[in-house]
Amino acid sequence: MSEHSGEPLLEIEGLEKYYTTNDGFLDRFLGGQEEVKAVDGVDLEIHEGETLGLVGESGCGKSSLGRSLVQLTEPTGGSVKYRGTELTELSRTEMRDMRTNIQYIFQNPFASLNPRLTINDIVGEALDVHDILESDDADDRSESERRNERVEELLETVGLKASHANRYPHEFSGGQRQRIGIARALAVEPEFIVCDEPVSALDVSVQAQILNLLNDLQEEFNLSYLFIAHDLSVVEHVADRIAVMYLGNIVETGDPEEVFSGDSHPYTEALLSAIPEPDPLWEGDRVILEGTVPSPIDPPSGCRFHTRCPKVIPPAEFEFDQDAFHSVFTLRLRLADAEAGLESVLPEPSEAADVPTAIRDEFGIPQQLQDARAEEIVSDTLEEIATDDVESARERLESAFTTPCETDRPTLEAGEKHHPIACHRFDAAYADAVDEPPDALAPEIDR
Ligand SMILES: Nc1ncnc2c1ncn2[C@@H]1O[C@H](COP(=O)(O)OP(=O)(O)OP(=O)(O)O)[C@@H](O)[C@H]1O
Repeated sequence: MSEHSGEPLLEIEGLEKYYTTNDGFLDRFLGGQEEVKAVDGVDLEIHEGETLGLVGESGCGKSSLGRSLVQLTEPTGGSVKYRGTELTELSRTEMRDMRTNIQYIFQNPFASLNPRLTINDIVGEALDVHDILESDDADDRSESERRNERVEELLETVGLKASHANRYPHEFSGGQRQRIGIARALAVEPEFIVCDEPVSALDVSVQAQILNLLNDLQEEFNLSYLFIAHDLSVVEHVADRIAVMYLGNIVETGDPEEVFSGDSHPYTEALLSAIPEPDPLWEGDRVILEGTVPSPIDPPSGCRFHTRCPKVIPPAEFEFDQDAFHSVFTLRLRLADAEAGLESVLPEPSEAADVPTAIRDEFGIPQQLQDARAEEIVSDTLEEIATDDVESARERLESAFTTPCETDRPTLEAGEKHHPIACHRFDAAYADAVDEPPDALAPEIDR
């Protein structure tokens, strides 16, 4: 576990990776290009000897972040400093030299090893490329002898046998192949390794062995890791600090205890809920996350999570309880989804006694809202839906119920009593609008 004093090993500021889709000539000609904002302004620090766990659902941008911070793919903006050296400004040759410090372990141990090369060639290649084997006058062995010996030593370091050097990748199991990938990364004696979902392609029984190996290697060689996973339960066992990513942004950072047992970002709570047997440390509400990550081509305004957030903040001018507002807001979003049409809000005809009642049941909107004005707007809207006037219903809900979560972008900031969380619920400016403020904002007297 690292002490966070002194300069960080890696310092990332405003990192961006935008991909351009439809790169063909015709698309450019017809203006059909679109930008995928996979990483959109990320600030992070990684300290020496530390494991930073990066989590988020598939498609949130984790690999794009990992790859662009080690320059495997060129970032489109921002800065990455490694021991003070700006990596984004290095030439190819300079970056190649830098790779003796920085390595990457890939998710898929089946695809990342060349099937035509022996293990000796695969691991030894890294030694050749970087000219790692220094000549030593006192050593009278040939270079190839020293190279073979070093490969065998590396294989033993990762729990394989020296005799495996002459075999081919297909002769190994998934776990063994990942060990080979790790040996290849270690060959250049790096200080920092991005481990990109290193165990998610492996059998559960093998996962723990690889995690233990990475842990042991970290201690032995004082390695620092960025450990990418979509599953918080994996990260929990290896990370000294956790960063949670959603749609190109980091929404929370903290040590595991803060993230698991304290107040968290609603997205983190949802990820924690998804763990089959939630951690005993975890005391949050069970949150069911609906839908999938929206497209990074046109991400939601304000807080990017607001379209799926069960704790989306009600507008200050109404007396809404949290769940009732979330239900009304979900109806609003469903209506706004032009493609979805009326079918997506109307319940099955057989169940529909009368349309407004059935829609309330379907979306969990109380039959009578607490706030009289809100109730009037919602019942008028439901009548409009019943008479097929969807456009007007859509406009009515949109103009009446706006959440600060869609208009203001939250920033990733620590408060007096909480670790960095990018959510308005942790912002004192919105404390009045939040039904049950997080502990960090609750008045002391209420405890
Ligand atoms: N080369 C590319 N060109 C265009 N879009 C891309 C490219 N690579 C990734 N993307 C898009 O960028 C977004 C982020 O992808 P990325 O692979 O970084 O996410 P991830 O969180 O690592 O997901 P996964 O765990 O599935 O790999 C996705 O919407 C993905 O479709």
